[in-house]
Amino acid sequence: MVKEKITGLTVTDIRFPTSLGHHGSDAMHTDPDYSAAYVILETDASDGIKGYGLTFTLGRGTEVVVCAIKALSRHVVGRALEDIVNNFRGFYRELSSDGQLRWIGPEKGVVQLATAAVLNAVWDLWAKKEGKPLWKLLVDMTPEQLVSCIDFRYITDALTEEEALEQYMLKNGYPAYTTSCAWLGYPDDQLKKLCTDALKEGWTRFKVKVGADLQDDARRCKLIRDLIGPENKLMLDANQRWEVNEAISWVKELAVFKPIWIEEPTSPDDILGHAAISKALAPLGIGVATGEQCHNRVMFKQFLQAHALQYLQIDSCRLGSVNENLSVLLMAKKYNIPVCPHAGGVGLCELVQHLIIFDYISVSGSLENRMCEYVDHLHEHFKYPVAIQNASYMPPKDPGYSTEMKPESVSQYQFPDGEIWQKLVREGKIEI
Ligand SMILES: C[C@H](O)[C@@H](O)CC(=O)C(=O)O
Ligand SMILES: [Mg+2]
Repeated sequence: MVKEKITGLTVTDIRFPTSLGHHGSDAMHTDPDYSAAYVILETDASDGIKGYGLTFTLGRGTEVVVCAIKALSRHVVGRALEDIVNNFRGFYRELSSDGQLRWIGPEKGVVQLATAAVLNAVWDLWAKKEGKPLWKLLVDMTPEQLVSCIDFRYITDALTEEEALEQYMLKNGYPAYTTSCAWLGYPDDQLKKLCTDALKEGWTRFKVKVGADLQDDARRCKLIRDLIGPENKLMLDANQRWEVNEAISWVKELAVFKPIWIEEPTSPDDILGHAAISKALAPLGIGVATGEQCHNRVMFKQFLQAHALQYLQIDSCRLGSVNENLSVLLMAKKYNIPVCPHAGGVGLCELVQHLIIFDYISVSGSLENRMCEYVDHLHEHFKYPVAIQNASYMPPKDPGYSTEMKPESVSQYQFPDGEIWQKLVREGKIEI
């Protein structure tokens, strides 16, 4: 029988003007336009099923990721899906080790974001062909099949294939936390209203952006702590704003508000810095969370080995797709560190819910100290948006990786020709 081939890869630069409402703002990214480099894979199969994938960006620079995706497309177009998934480890390595492209990585930055977008589309295509949501495709795999998707290169000193095979068990469900109440650019009134509404909806875990101004942070944290009361959980996110010692002294000042973690206190590459911060804040009951800008599994390995994080934040579009995230979930399990995924961006909630539900069912088997981020933006552009009930992610039921956007959203928000961007230009609200 002739195998079905991937016959085409298209990629689109899609941007949402979120900076106009300060949505997504933090101490370092003050004007983010949540954006995606959006990949569509077509095949020669008669079923018309396509694979959709994306990676997340903040606006400018999406065009650079689009170029990198085009450069990777030669590895995908003309290949049979069956051959790819039957040797997924080999395919991952082929992409991440392209003898020329790896020079502008390797396995980091733009080229890794591009890898994530392409592989996310392959996983979506595979799950759709199997008629399953991605988390179910993963849960139904044998441990041997799962492990065969992972490239263990550079992490065997932390986790071997044999150890990975020992780590499976079965359970279900997933709690979420919200970041949507307290972006840095929101005024106090907006923050109060969003927080009050969120409490009514059943949210019990809240993240606040900090790091630009200590007095401001103290006022905002007090406001939120007063509103949510002593029992609900509070997390802080500094988005890499501080030096190591500055992070320690700043967070000590905010310790009175009883946050459970400080996220990205300093450079995301500074493993020993994170370890020093972890050590200094441990007596206050504050852990360090990081991962949304962690390049790859090798970095995560070192964070774990150095006891530099207490909450590990995988990202569905930063690492090399499901393949690389699987290796990180398994390392986190071995080091007994809870995974609390990052999802602040367009599409990130849609994708990462699959990974964390899989983690719970098949890897960690625990909800202790675990929760998945939720942000309340841009879900309406997705064909299969996340379903939150009672502050929990309800497991998606539709086949695929929930990556597919509505065609009208793709056309309206395409940058720079889409209707929305052209209108903003005409109104003089932005310059292109
Ligand atoms: C620029 C993004 O909105 C970033 O602030 C998201 C983030 O740090 C988070 O969700 O955590
Ligand atoms: Mg963050």
